[in-house]
Amino acid sequence: MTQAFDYDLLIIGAGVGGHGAALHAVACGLKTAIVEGGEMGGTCVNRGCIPSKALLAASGKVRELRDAHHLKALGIEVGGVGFDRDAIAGHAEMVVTKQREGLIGSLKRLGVDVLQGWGKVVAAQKVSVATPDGIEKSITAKDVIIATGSTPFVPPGCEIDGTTVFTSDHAVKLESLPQWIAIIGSGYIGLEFADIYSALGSEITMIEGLPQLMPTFDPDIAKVAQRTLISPRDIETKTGVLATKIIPGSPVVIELSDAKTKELVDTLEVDACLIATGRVPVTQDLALDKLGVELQRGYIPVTDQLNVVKGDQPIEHLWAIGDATGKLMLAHTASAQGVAVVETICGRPRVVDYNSIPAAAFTHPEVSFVGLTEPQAKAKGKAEGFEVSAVRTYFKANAKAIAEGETDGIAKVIFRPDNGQLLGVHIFGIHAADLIQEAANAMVQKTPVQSLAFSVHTHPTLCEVLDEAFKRAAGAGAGH
Ligand SMILES: Cc1cc2nc3c(=O)[nH]c(=O)nc-3n(C[C@H](O)[C@H](O)[C@H](O)COP(=O)(O)OP(=O)(O)OC[C@H]3O[C@@H](n4cnc5c(N)ncnc54)[C@H](O)[C@@H]3O)c2cc1C
Ligand SMILES: NC(=O)c1ccc[n+]([C@@H]2O[C@H](COP(=O)([O-])OP(=O)(O)OC[C@H]3O[C@@H](n4cnc5c(N)ncnc54)[C@H](O)[C@@H]3O)[C@@H](O)[C@H]2O)c1
Repeated sequence: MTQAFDYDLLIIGAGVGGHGAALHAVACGLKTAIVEGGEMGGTCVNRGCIPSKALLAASGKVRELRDAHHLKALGIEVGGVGFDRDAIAGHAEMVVTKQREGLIGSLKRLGVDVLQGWGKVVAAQKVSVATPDGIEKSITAKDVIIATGSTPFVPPGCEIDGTTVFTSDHAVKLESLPQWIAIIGSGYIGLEFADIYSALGSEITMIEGLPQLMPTFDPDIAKVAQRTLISPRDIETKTGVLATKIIPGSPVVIELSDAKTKELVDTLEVDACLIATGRVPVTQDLALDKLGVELQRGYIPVTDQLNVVKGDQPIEHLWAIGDATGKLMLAHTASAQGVAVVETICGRPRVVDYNSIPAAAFTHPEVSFVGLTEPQAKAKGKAEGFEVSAVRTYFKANAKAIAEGETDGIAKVIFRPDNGQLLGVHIFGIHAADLIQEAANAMVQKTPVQSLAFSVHTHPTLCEVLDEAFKRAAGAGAGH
């Protein structure tokens, strides 16, 4: 290390991105510190992935055990199934605590210095930290990574009280089970919480500003998912309308306006409202404007190698990763970016291939994908002059899915027929979040469908749904 600096690497923000970067930096021999102003572990551990997946696990079991028709088909009868809301909330809290302690322990074991306080970027290689006891410390590092994450976006006119109107920050605590809840937004959070609340007996009205639900999913997948995740459940949907005013209380009053004309079209009175309308970066208090950095809708502008950009020039030694950069706001993106930056710092330049990063909604059943949707692939094909093909295979033809009695599902593989390149893979069905990994690995390694069609899959497994799709895509004949 150059003696002039306190550290080789200083990271602002101990979320999944900052943590991933710190672990890799230590493995690469860098003297590392991490600054955290809030709770160690950030969004994912405390208010995001972890508590929401614990709630989905418990509520999913309630749904399964209450599905007498499904159980009867397997020859099983159960009596009444009860649950304790407080205990389910306690389960989520326990998982959060374990994960957070694990994260803190790993940093300690590896010798990463944890500095409590809010960081500001004074210069590319200098950060000031306001500690809880009111002291302002100045720290220097050869390289600085900003990993300050994001927070829920609340649309203008919508008011939050944390009990009747709330965001996912409160919802993950499951402090109540409203009889009728409006969920604003049908993205990841809206869908996952619709799964939780509907399993635990709440009636739901889901409001989406765009013309269709789940607007970021491949349209075929969104259609099939809606047939299972929305239509048969106690979920009413309203699309093409924006929540323009939300007043907390009993009842909660919600004004809905036409997304195009902006005219008021409906007023709802419900017991509670979850606002799940996206997230905004936490970047305002970093003093980046003093360095001449212009935030883009709050996000930190970065180069492909994740250097912070001033004007159109990268700032040497200053990097940004994770939700604060606004690129695929997922936990594994944040840590992959952290690892890439550390590699680049260590003289092995690395960029993240966003197109091969998989994503999943952990509903019952799950939705997952990697790469482009069919409309996106077709637009790319048109622009670049190549044909696009798609094949579909179904869980109802898969032996393992039939044995499980879980046959609602589809896999869709979008590819180039001229060279077999995968463009996108989309799965809806049981364990879709695990199944997508094979496709993500193939995308990153650029394995064509002709080769994938020859890779041997265990029988009988759900993986054979993709196996069959790859074989069809390669024109090698369906099935076995
Ligand atoms: C309900 C919910 C469920 C989710 N589920 C999933 C999922 O299943 N899978 C998935 O991949 N992603 C999921 N996500 C997204 C995931 O949580 C985020 O993409 C991820 O947490 C981003 O990590 P990060 O390190 O960029 O930021 P964060 O996790 O937000 O961490 C940033 C940290 O920086 C700290 N900080 C901010 N400013 C400063 C400062 N100036 N000084 C010091 N510290 C500062 C904050 O206190 C925070 O701890 C979910 C999100 C939500 C809300
Ligand atoms: N399983 C996962 O990986 C997972 C789970 C939860 C959250 N996340 C991450 O958290 C981020 C935030 O999730 P999210 O679901 O809040 O955002 P999102 O961007 O996925 O969905 C928000 C939805 O709200 C709609 N909307 C926005 N304003 C509206 C309004 N006023 N009225 C009606 N509809 C409106 C948008 O059209 C959009 O469909 C996501 O980007 C995702 O990356 C990931």
